[in-house]
Amino acid sequence: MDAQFSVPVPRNEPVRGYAPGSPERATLQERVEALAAERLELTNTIDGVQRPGGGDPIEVVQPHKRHHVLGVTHNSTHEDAAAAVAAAKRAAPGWRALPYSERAAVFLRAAEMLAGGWRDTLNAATILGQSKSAYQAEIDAACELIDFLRFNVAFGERILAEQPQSSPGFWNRFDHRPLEGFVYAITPFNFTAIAGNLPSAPALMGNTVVWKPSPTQQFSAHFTMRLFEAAGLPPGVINMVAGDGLAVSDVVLADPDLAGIHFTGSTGTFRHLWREVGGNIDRYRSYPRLVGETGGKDFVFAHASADVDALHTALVRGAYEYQGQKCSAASRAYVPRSIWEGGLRDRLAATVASIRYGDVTDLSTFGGAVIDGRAFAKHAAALDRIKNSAACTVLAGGAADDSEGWFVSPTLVESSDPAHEIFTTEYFGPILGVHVYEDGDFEGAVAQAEAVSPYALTGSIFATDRSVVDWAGTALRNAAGNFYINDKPTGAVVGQQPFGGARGSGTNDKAGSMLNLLRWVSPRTIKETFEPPTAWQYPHMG
Ligand SMILES: NC(=O)c1ccc[n+]([C@@H]2O[C@H](COP(=O)([O-])OP(=O)(O)OC[C@H]3O[C@@H](n4cnc5c(N)ncnc54)[C@H](O)[C@@H]3O)[C@@H](O)[C@H]2O)c1
Ligand SMILES: N[C@@H](CCC=O)C(=O)O
Repeated sequence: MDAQFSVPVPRNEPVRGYAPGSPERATLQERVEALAAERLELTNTIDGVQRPGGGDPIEVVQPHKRHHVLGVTHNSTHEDAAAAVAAAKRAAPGWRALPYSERAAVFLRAAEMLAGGWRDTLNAATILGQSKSAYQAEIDAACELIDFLRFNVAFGERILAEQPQSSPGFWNRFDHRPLEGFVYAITPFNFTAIAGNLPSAPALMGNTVVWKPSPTQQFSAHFTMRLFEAAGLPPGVINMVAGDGLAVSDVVLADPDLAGIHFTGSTGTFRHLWREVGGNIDRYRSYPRLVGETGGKDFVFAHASADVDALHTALVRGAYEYQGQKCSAASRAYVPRSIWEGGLRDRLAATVASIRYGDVTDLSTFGGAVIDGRAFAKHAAALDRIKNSAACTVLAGGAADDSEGWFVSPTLVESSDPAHEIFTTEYFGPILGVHVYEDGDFEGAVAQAEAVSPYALTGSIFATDRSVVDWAGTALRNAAGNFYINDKPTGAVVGQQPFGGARGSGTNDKAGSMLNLLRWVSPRTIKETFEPPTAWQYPHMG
C-alpha cells in the first residue's frame, strides 16, 4: 500500500508488583511450575523451521537448582551456520521490500502479545533459566523487551522522516536503505530483553539476521523466537542458531555479505570478534558495522554531603540485585570516612548479611544463583584472593556453595588499596568493593576512581551540595556513558536513559535509542532535478 502512516506514540510498560495474593503472582507461579515440569528440545530456528543443531548437546538447567534440566540444546555446526546465513540472504529481498509500517506492525504486535498473554511465559522462562527474581524478570523480560519493541518503532519512524533540504527546482531525498548483506546478532545471558532487541532492531530497519543467543539464556530465547513467529515474523528474517557460537563465527565472519555485528557481552569476546573482522576485511563487500556493548566496573561515589539513607539503598540494590550480574551493577564504591565510620559501614554490612539468595521459583526470594559453573568458579577464586589480601577486609558474605545451585553470597569488602583488583576487574557477581577516602581528599579520590578501571559504563555521584554535583559531573564526564545523580547506577529505562558506555565498555551506540537504529541503515541520497539544464556554457563565458 502506498500510504504514509504515523506509528503509535510509545509509553513505558508499567511494572507489575507480584505482591502476595495478587492475581498476577498466582498466574506467574502457575506458569513457572508448568515450564519447570517440561523438558524442552531447544532447537535452532532456520528459515522458520525448528531443528536441533548438529553439534554436541548442552543441558540448560536452573542455576539455583543446577541438577534440574529445563531443556537440551545443541551446539550449531558449520553446516547449521551456513544454512542460517543462506536463509537470511534468501529472506532479505522480500523483507526489505515490505513497507516500514508492515515490518513495524510485526514488532508492535509482539509487544502487545508480550504485554498480555505471553508475559507469564517470558517471565517464568527468565526466572527458571537465568535465576531472576519475579521483579527482576518483570523489568527485563516483560517491560524492557516491550519497551524496546515499541520505542524502536517510533525511533525508526523518526529516522525515515529525517530528510535533506531541497532548493527550488530540485527534490532531495534520503532513502534509508537496510545494510547490504545480513546482520550477526550475538547476545548475552543476563537480559532476555537485550537478547530480543539485538536481532529485532536491525530486522525492524529491513535487515535479515543470524541470531546467536547465549547457551545459558537459551530457554527464554526459545520463547522469544516463538513470540516473534506468533506475531507474524516471516521465515528467514531472524534465524536463531544455538550453542557456543564458535563454529557459527567461523562461517559468519568469513562471509562476504556480513554487513554488521550487533553484540552485547564481555569485552574480551567483542575484541576477539573485532580482530576476526579485521583479519577478514578484504573479503567483505561492505565495511561491517560493529556495534558492541560490553563490560563495566561501575561506581558509586559518595561525597560527605550525601544523603546516607539514599546511598545505603542505592548500594544494596545497585550491587546485589540479580546477583550483581548486570553490566551496570555497582561493583565499587568510594565513601568518605565521616559517613563510613559514622554508621554506614555497620549498617551496610548488616543489610548485606541479611540478603537471602535462594530458589527464585519461590517468588518471595530477593535473588538466585549466578549463571553457571564457570561464573561460580571465577567468583569463588576471586573471593579466595580477596580473603588472602592484606589490603581487604570482608565485612559480609564471602561464601560460595554449589551443592544445590551456583550460589555466591552477597559480599561486601573494604579495601585500603584503591588500585586493588576489586576496583578494576569485572567479576560480574555480587561482590562490592568499598574504598574509604579522607573527607579532605574528595578531588584526589575522584581523580583516582576516574582513571583506575579500563571501563566507562555506569556511575553515580551522591551529594546534596550542588557545586559538588557540578564539579564531579565534569571530572567524571568520560568515566561513564550512563551517569546518575543521587541514584543507583542500574535500571536504565528505554526511551528515558538510553544505555551504553565507552572506553572498554563498548561502542556506545545506545541501545533503546534512535542512535542505535542509525547503525542498521545505509542512507542513499537522491537528487531529482525537475528542469535539467540543456545548455552547457556558463554565464561568465559570454
Ligand atoms: N554494556 C552492556 O549493555 C551490557 C549488557 C549486558 C551484558 N554486558 C556484559 O556481558 C557480559 C556478560 O555476558 P556473557 O557472560 O554472556 O558474555 P560473553 O562474552 O561470555 O558471551 C556473550 C555472547 O557471546 C557468545 N560468544 C562467545 N564467543 C563467541 C564467538 N567466538 N563467536 C560467537 N559468539 C561467541 C556467547 O555464547 C554469548 O552468546 C559482561 O561482561 C557484561 O558486562 C554488557
Ligand atoms: N540496562 C540495564 C543493564 C543491562 C546490562 O546488563 C541497566 O541499566 O541496569
